[in-house]
Amino acid sequence: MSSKKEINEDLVNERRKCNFNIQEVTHIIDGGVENTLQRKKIEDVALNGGASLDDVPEECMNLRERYENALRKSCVYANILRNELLEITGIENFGTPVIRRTGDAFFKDISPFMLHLGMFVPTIMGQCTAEQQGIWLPKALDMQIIGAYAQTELGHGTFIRGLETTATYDPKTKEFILYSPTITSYKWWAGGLGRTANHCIVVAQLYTQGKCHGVHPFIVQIRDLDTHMPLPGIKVGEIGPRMGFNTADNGFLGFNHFRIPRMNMMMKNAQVLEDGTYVKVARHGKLTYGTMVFVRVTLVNEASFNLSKAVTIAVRYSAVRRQSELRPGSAEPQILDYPTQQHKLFICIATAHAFQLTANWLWHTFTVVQAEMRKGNIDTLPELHALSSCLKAVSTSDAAACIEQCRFACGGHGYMMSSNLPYLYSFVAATRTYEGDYTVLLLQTARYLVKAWEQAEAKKIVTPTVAYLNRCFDTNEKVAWTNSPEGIIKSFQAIAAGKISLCVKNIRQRIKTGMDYEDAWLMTTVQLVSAAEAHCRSMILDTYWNEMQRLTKTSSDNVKMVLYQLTTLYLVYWALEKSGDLLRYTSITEGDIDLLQKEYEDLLVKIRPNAVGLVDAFDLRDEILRSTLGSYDGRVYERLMEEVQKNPLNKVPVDPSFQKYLKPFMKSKI
Ligand SMILES: CCCCCCCCCCCCCCCCCCCCCCCC(=O)SCCNC(=O)CCNC(=O)[C@H](O)C(C)(C)COP(=O)(O)OP(=O)(O)OC[C@H]1O[C@@H](n2cnc3c(N)ncnc32)[C@H](O)[C@@H]1OP(=O)(O)O
Ligand SMILES: Cc1cc2nc3c(=O)[nH]c(=O)nc-3n(C[C@H](O)[C@H](O)[C@H](O)COP(=O)(O)OP(=O)(O)OC[C@H]3O[C@@H](n4cnc5c(N)ncnc54)[C@H](O)[C@@H]3O)c2cc1C
Repeated sequence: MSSKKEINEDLVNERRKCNFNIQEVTHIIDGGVENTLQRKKIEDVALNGGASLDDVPEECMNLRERYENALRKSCVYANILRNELLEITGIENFGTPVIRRTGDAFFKDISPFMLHLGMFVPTIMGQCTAEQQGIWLPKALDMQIIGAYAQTELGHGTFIRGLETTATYDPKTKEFILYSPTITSYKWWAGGLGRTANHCIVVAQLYTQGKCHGVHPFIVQIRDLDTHMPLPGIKVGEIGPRMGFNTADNGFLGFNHFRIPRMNMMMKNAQVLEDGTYVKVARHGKLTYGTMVFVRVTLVNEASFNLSKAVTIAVRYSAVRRQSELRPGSAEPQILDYPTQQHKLFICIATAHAFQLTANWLWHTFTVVQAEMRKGNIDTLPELHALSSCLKAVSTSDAAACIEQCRFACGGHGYMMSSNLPYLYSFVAATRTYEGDYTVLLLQTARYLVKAWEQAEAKKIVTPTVAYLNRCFDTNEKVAWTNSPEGIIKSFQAIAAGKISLCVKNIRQRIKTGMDYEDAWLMTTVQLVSAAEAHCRSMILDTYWNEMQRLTKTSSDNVKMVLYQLTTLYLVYWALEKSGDLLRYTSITEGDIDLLQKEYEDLLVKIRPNAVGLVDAFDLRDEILRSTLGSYDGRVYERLMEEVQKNPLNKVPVDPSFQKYLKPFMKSKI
């Protein structure tokens, strides 16, 4: 066992073996040297300013203590955020992922302020007029008011048009009356709403002049700013323990004819005039869904970041952990030496890279579409919606599966809360559901793909991300298989095109048998989800490969080599995973698949010596990793033992419940 200050010997050896410049890879992941410097500066300020780590682990506290502790730390952190961090980034970049990530040094679970910063503020920015922003934005950024985003109801989350809360305009008093007509209309799930928020954005059916105009967002004060008491007409509380997010303060909310001023309707996209006249301002009916698109875009980044944490923990642990013997009497190998362990973990490193580069590309696309919309051009919005929907769905789903795999890779110790893997899993598992469930979002993308297919069929120009449909439509035969990165990408495009084509064919056939379009669509949805997933995978493969080529153009040879190996591993992994689809839509043979398998296993061997270097390159500070298994120094067993001392159950040698229950119970049988 190493002494306190030492780094575990196995990790020292691993770092010695690493043959590439780790910092160079960090710069690539961060998007350039400047970004790395900025990130480090932000981390120094955020964490040295007093990262309030807990004396007692969060998971050892009861519900109330956990909430209070989370709120205490949120206030400390928010002070650093508003007093110091925003000065570095500029207020316009308050949502930068780099800032968000420093929050993880404070919270193992979630801050009750998360939704204030992640959705309340962005909705004010995106859905309010300039005048309204002038009223609420400074207060919200300064956290003089604290908000939540209350859209989902007990009865409806996915189907926004089915929300039941009403906002009825009363021209006499120039107010909206908010009302929850049924139990199912109660707002449910909003983060920060249960105990913390004094304001929230409420999405409700707008009624004026006797007519319903569909769902619109309103800004509503729900608690007194001084006493924090719920205002008359408001029923609010916490929804109860859940799989994760236990300090996120998710709440319920009901309205009993609660009145708000007319100007509290967020009026950028639609307005109600004083006399009650409804005026549509936006040229696209779904711009009220804008905050969701923004959050879906940021969630791809979240998927990558959380996966990079999980795989850093699992790879370092696998270098330290020794188990079994390869030959009788030989020393126990590091578990990282088992190819099955490498198979579990290296794909996770590659996936984190793939999602990071895709997230950067998606963010860029988002900002371009936003700029176009500011000029009045909304033509690119449907493509952004289709893209953000499928990328959010697939990245969160894959990241959750990979994090769970990292936990499997850590055996029993991975099951400990102190490994941080259960927290990471429950956080990312939720991202698959919230902000639009996996299946539902893939079906949104499928809608777009079916239309794009019909355009390709009619020889009309299709948008760039589906341009491959034109080519595949023309060839209309199995794509010739070539085993190269470009060949694999082309084959995945052929799979996507083939699946979309089949969906269109099946919908048409079903309509011919007498079904209406809705039923034909419904009966085809299993295939439509699969087609949208295939399209998404082809895009991720394409983006990862091309972006990595571009970003490593001037890199040193060894960096180029290791990143090439990792990118190829990702492409080959997915080719093997989808070999059934390849057999169906390309000319690949069983022999080609055997060759791919061999290539995959060779890549595991090549990547093995650089594995620890690759996770070090994520450059995740121990304060942010918060794991007994994953720290930079690899003092796994010492940290597990130290954690035991913090457990309140171990504070006394005999638990008081022994006298109360166990002893009487043992004696009672005599
Ligand atoms: C102090 C400590 C803090 C520590 C951190 C500090 C850091 C500081 C910085 C923080 C910032 C960074 C934060 C990052 C992390 C963020 C975490 C946030 C946590 C979030 C928690 C969860 C929140 C929620 O879940 S909110 C609720 C979300 N709800 C949903 O997503 C519902 C899903 N449903 C839908 O979106 C719709 O109902 C839908 C799309 C399924 C169907 O809609 P609808 O029925 O109206 O349409 P359709 O009839 O199906 O289609 C018609 C038509 O419209 C098109 N369309 C649909 N949606 C959109 C859209 N959004 N945009 C554009 N177009 C759209 C659709 O394609 C159709 O088009 P056609 O042409 O007709 O085919
Ligand atoms: C941790 C967490 C935090 C959250 N925070 C917030 C918040 O701050 N604010 C807020 O407003 N909401 C929040 N939510 C709610 C979240 O947005 C919804 O749970 C989510 O949108 C899914 O909706 P639902 O729960 O109604 O699921 P449902 O729609 O009931 O889905 C159940 C199942 O039915 C399937 N299904 C539903 N509709 C269709 C369809 N049309 N076609 C095929 N299958 C379908 C889904 O795929 C799913 O498998 C949060 C949720 C969680 C878990």
